[in-house]
Amino acid sequence: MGENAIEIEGLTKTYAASGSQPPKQALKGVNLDIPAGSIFGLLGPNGAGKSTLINILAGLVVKTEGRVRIWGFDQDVNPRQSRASIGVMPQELNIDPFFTPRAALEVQAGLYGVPKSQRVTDRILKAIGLEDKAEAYARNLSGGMRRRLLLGKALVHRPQVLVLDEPTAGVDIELRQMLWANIRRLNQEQGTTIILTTHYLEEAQEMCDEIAIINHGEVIARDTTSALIGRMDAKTLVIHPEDSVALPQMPAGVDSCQRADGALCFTYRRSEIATGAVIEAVRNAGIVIRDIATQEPDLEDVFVELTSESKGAA
Ligand SMILES: Nc1ncnc2c1ncn2[C@@H]1O[C@H](COP(=O)(O)OP(=O)(O)OP(=O)(O)O)[C@@H](O)[C@H]1O
Repeated sequence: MGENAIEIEGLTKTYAASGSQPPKQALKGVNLDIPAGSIFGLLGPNGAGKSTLINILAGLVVKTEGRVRIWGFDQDVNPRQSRASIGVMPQELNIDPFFTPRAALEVQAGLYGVPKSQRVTDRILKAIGLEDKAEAYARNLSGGMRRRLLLGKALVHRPQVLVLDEPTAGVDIELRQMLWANIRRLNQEQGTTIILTTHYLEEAQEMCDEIAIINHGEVIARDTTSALIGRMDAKTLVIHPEDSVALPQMPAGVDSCQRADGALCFTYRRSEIATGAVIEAVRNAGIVIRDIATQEPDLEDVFVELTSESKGAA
C-alpha cells in the first residue's frame, strides 16, 4: 500500500435524464488523492457533488468515467478488494427495527463475508457504547444510539478507510463529542483513514488534517486545513475606546468602520500592514484603548470566498 488511501483520477458522473429533467453532470473530472492515515474533510455547498463522490467510493453509484483506487485496489480491476477496504456510515438512519444491535452487526458481518471466528461484535458494541443495549430492538433505540449503531455497522469488516456522510448532522453536543472521540480513536489507534463530509465548518477545522472543497462537481481547493486558512490574508482588529470617539485617520490600506456599540473595526492585509501600526495610528489620534480583540480568518471565510469566486464558472 502506497501513501494514499484513495486515488481518484478524471472522475465524472452524469446522471441520466429522467422525465422533464435533463441529464445532470454531478462530477466534472475530479482528481483527488487522500493520504493514508489522515482525517480528510470533503466540503462544499448543497448539490456540489459530495454525496455522489462518496457513493461512488462506496460502490453505491456507478461512475461515468475515470479511475478510483481504494487502498491500492482499482474499483474496476479488483472490485471485491476495493469494496472490502472501505466502510461507509450513511446519513440516513436506515436500520431494521426488528434487529437488535448485536444481530444487526452480525448480519452486516455476514454480508461482508467475515467468518464467525474473526468477528469483533463485542468489541464494536463496546466501542460505540451500546453494550447494554446489545439485545434491545433497534426500534427502541434513541436517534443517537441508532447513529452509533450505523457507525458500528460500517466497522464490521475492519475497513482501512471509513467514510462518514454528515456524521453529526442534527445530533446534540454530547453525542457529537462521543462520535468524534470514537472516530479520533479509530484514526489514532488503528490508523484508519477517515473521510467525512460536514456542514459544520468549525468541526472540519477542528477535526480534519486536510480538506478538499468541491463546487459544481469540481475540486476548487485542496490543502492542509492550516494552509487553507493561511491563504486568507485579511485580519480585523476591534478596538474598544475608553470614551466615545470618532473614527480616526488610518494608514492607506486599512478599512475602518464603527460598530453600533462604539467599537472601532479595522480590516487590513496581514502581509502588508503590521497590527502595531494600526494600534499606533489609533493612539496617535489621542484615543485611549480600553480593550482590543483580533478576528483571525477561519475556514468559513475561506469557504465563502472560494465558493463565491467559482459561482460564475457553473
Ligand atoms: N440520482 C440522481 N439523479 C439525478 N441527479 C442527481 C441524482 N443524485 C444527485 N443528483 C444531482 O447531482 C448534483 C450533485 O448532488 P450530490 O447529492 O452529490 O451533492 P451534495 O454535494 O452531496 O449535496 P448535499 O450537501 O445537498 O447532500 C445535484 O445537482 C443533484 O441534484
